[in-house]
Amino acid sequence: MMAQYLALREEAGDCLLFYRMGDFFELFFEDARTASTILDIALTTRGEHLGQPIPMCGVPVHAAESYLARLIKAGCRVAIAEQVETPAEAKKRGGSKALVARDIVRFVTAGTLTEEALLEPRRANVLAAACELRGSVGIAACDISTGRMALEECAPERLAAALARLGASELVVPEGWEAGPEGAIRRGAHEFSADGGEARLKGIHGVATLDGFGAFTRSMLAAAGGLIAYLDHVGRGALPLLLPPEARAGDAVLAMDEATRASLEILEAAQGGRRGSLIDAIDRCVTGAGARQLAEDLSAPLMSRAAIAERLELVEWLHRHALLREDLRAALRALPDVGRALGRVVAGRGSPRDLGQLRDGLAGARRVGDRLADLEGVPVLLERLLPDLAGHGALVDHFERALVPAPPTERGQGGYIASGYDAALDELRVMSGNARRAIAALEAKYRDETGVAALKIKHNNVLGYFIEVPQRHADRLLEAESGFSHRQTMAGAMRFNALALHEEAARITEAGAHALAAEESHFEALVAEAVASRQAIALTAAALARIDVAAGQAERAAEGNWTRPQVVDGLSLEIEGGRHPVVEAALKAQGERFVANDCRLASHDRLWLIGGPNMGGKSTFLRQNALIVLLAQAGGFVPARSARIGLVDRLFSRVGASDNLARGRSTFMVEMVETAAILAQATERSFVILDEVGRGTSTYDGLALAWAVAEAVHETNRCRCLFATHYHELARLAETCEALSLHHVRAREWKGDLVLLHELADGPADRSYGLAVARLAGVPPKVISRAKSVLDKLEKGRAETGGLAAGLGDLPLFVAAQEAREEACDTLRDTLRALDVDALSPRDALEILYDLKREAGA
Ligand SMILES: Nc1ncnc2c1ncn2[C@@H]1O[C@H](COP(=O)(O)OP(=O)(O)OP(=O)(O)O)[C@@H](O)[C@H]1O
Repeated sequence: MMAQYLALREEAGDCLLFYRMGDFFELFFEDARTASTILDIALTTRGEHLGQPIPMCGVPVHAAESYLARLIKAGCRVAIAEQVETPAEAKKRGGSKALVARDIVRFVTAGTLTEEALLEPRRANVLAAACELRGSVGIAACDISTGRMALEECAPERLAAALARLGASELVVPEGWEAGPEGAIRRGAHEFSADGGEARLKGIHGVATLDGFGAFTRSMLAAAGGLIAYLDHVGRGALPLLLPPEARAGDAVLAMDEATRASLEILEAAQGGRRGSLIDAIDRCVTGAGARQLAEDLSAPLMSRAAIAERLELVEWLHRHALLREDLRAALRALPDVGRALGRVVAGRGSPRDLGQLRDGLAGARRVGDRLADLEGVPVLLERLLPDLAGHGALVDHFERALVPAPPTERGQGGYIASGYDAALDELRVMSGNARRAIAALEAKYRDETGVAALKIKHNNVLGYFIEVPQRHADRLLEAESGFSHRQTMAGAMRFNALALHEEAARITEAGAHALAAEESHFEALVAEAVASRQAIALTAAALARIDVAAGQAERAAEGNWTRPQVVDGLSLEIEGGRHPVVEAALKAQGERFVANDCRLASHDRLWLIGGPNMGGKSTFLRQNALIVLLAQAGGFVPARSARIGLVDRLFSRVGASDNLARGRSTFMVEMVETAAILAQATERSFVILDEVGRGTSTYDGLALAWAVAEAVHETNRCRCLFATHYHELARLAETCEALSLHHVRAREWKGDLVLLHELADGPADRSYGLAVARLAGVPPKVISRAKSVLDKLEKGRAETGGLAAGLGDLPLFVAAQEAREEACDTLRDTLRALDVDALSPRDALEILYDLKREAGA
């Protein structure tokens, strides 16, 4: 056994090996140590290897899924080694001592799950592969629980942002690719071949060319090759559901890097988990598939005004028709997760219940479609989705006839094929039913014959059917001519067999085995039928999800009095009465009111410098505007009185100083890395929010950096930007930067207490309220009064010297300064170029030298 185990262990590579022994999966050696710690189960030993006891732990097969879920969550991958023959087959093959053959039947990894118990219903599970080919990176991503697959290409420096958008739970890259992200799974580079990828995709979808699906580049196809090879490996050759790939253009979506996503808390809050995130505040989907689609929409807001308008039109229509929306949501809520059931069925891990879910889901989709089809003025997007909801009539009818209303998850016991579907199966069931009744009759007969009223006929898996009597009555059955034969003695009871019972039991077993085989073959036929329609079923699932998202968005909008945004060309951003959906919900829960604020950015006023006290609402204001842009371009309503948004190509957020100690960078370093990314990438069409840049270092350094960054954003990037700062000195930028304006969040001191109004007003902040905020926070009065005297001294010093920013007024704008220098260089160059040195007398030459020196101001 050790030899077999070690061979499989070798094959499992860096996965934990689940080694099937009877009713348990056992783990040995290091695997056992790792698993027992993660799962908190007992570590024992079994036998010896090289003179040492072998550490072992095990999990029961029937409960393996929950243990697997915990291991996967902890970042492990697991290889499942099953017995691939029965003990009887092993005996026949190699004699009584032969070991049952085992093989790894699949690998369970975070990105390749299909089991309902292991997946989160409201979250997609993405597996991605990436590789670089002649300077461009191809990315293939799929969710095998629903079969969706997309291919895209990007420049190497945009890989991190693309991966952040995809949020893959597993990433596969070629060995030896240095730019490949840390933590990715490395596979042989030969698997990432464009020709190989193309051939596999053609083979899977049975087409001679991929043109019908979209235009794919060589790097996209290479990544697809790597992805499919990995799926082959983990499924041991059995490929999961893969739908035709979509080609995704890199610039089709609003770009956001990882830091921006994290700071806007789109799908996950800063402290981890969904609670407190944007999606948590807006998700009103009634199906898991809808919630997954919404997450995808929010991760990849659109760049096409037409596509955004289509989504918005549908949301508005459902917003307007409240009763219809209610109806629709009630119908959708009752539907099973068709996409995921299909994923399991195609992966060969489907159960009768999954087939039942397909039947119910598709029938429900048809009803939803029928309900919508008769309506007038249906939005274009919905009109396009309607055909996808219908069209499964034959399959639904067939499944309705074939399956019982609520089929079980296990098929080992049968009982899922409906009666009336197969006459032969019905007959087998009648036979076994008759035999069961005959056994019940036998019990009464035996009681009569023996006079033992406590006699019972029972059944267990070891003995099958048997007769049981209490010990004290056993004598009668033990008599030589009684017709009963003894089988087992228990404490207080004895068990017997009898010929008639044996015959009836055999009839049940035989009929049962035939019935099971018949059900099994029907099951396979039904699976094949579903697999053959997989693309159409997946389209139906996607259509239901899209309708659920729109209805959910409409519901949220109605709940919160949200408005339809206008997404336009141009570089303005006009939001009236904007609110932050998460902060507003949190305040509402405490019975407090959120103060709505306006934001009006335009080409001539594109950088707002926002000051005001701590806790005054600056960060909230910055984020709410970024979120409104994101929601609008994702095709949803926004929390504002009105919103007119010039399409944004990239969104950047640098909010708060979030430590990233895990990556070994200090807060300030993180801040600067992210700021550098913004300065390098923001375009005129981008929207940037910067919160207290420079806060993480000394006052002088911080102010200097904040100053220079604001100038660069204004002069070079020329993007729309909200810039929150504590440095009053920055207000002087308004003198030199014509498209920069000053704003502040209002506060008032009343009877010595600070009142934060959370209201945005024009003009610079009049003063800081640091001490008042500190008092509000409960800093002891003694410390506050000491701080006050220090402050008085500092302010006196400032009045005398002109303060921190004294002299900055004379500082030319950095771009202007550079241009001036370049201009001077040019005159110098021109003069020199015009000189005919050979024709100059020494005296002229000297004169010219004097002139040049004078011009250079030296
Ligand atoms: N518009 C608003 N209406 C009502 N309450 C608000 C509003 N904006 C912010 N708040 C409340 O004020 C708190 C602080 O807001 P925020 O963090 O945005 O302030 P800040 O000015 O950025 O503070 P700091 O400078 O300390 O980072 C929020 O948690 C929220 O409870």
